[in-house]
Amino acid sequence: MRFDVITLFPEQFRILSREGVVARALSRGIAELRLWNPRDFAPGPHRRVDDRPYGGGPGMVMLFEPLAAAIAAARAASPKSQVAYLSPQGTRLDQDAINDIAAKPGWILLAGRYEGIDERLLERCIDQEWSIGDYVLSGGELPAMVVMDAAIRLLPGALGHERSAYEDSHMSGLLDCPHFSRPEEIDGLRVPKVLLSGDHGAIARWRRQQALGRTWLKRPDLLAKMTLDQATTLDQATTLDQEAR
Ligand SMILES: Nc1nonc1C(=O)N[C@@H]1CC[C@H](O)C1
Repeated sequence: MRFDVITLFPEQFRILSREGVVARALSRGIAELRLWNPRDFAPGPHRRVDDRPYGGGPGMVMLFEPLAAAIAAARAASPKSQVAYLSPQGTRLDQDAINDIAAKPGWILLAGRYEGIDERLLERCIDQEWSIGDYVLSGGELPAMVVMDAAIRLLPGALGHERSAYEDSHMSGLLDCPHFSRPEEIDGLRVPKVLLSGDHGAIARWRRQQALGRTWLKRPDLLAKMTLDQATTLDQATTLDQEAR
């Protein structure tokens, strides 16, 4: 899977190639990342990438021409990729959206800065607009990294244990079950006995019950979204999981 990111601050993306799941996926060729700086496509000696907004008002707007040229160059390099702009006005991303994103061959991500981009880019150059949440950040770079992290970890071979991604919160439509590790007791708090029993069927049932219970308590809206057949699929997955162990 390939990501082309258009950003005025390519250095920020170094963090992705340093450590962790994404860095490992990039080093193994499971994912690719190429950065495009609009300043390299800005004309004239000053290579302007922003200017004051027509109609007045605070802040600056990213100019059409350098961004359109950078997008065209990225499209030429990644013809199978669509262009997505990260913005608070975009479609709120959830796990279902990330699953769909991860299923595509690649994406060209446009990271905005300042007050945003010239609106005509949305009409002429951008295919999708995504938001990571209803709050305003100083740039689209962190949202782009959030999308890359959430998508790349789903790619085959990216995580150590293939099923880890499946069992994460939201993957099954539910929040994740609680997790415990050594020691068995901390300050009087003991690990639930079922997890020490070695009975994989009982453990799988306990984990499903815990996931359902904490989803009910913390995010009942997710249960409302869940259809009966999804619940059945979850049940089947747990049974398969139980048989496989
Ligand atoms: N929330 C978000 N989800 O995606 N992107 C954002 C976001 O706040 N973007 C900033 C707004 C102005 C600046 O240009 C970049």
